[in-house]
Amino acid sequence: MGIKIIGVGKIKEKYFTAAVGEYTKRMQRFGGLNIVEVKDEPAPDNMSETEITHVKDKEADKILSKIKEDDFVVTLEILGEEYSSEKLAAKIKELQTYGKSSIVFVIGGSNGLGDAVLNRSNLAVSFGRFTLPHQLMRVVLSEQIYRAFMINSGSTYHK
Ligand SMILES: C[S@@+](CC[C@H](N)C(=O)[O-])C[C@H]1O[C@@H](n2cnc3c(N)ncnc32)[C@H](O)[C@@H]1O
Repeated sequence: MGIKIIGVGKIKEKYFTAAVGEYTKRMQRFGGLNIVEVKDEPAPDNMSETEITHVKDKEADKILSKIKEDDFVVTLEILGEEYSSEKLAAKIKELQTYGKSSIVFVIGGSNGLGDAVLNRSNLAVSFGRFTLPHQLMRVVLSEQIYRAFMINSGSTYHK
């Protein structure tokens, strides 16, 4: 099964890049974790609501161009459904059992996800009501994906 994370913008801090790289490496034994970055739109402070919507719409177009019709799309949303590590592992197992060939996780940019992506979503997952920076979200998500595969393999990694 292919697992992909689509993120908006480049990770700037080396320590975040290193952390994502570590989990990407660990995921190789499970078929890999593909990280896809789409370019973020310039988003100066003090934008109007209309301008913010425009930025999110343009980023949404780029995100959607990386998603295939039969991908199962998991959007990361603060107000989404709260999950646990075990529940994510069970969801991935269920999707594998039903023959889904690819899961795509999508993390929004600094202003969040545009409507077109939210409408394409098959599942909205929340990591709690705290707002995490999108770069840190990528680290946390890649670890949780690795943890889910370790749970499903019966490893003692998850305690
Ligand atoms: C800085 S946040 C965007 C904040 C924006 N105001 C919003 O409501 O989406 C960037 C992205 O990180 C992800 N994110 C941040 N915190 C999250 C959380 N607690 N649960 C799920 N996703 C989160 C979401 O994909 C979000 O679009």
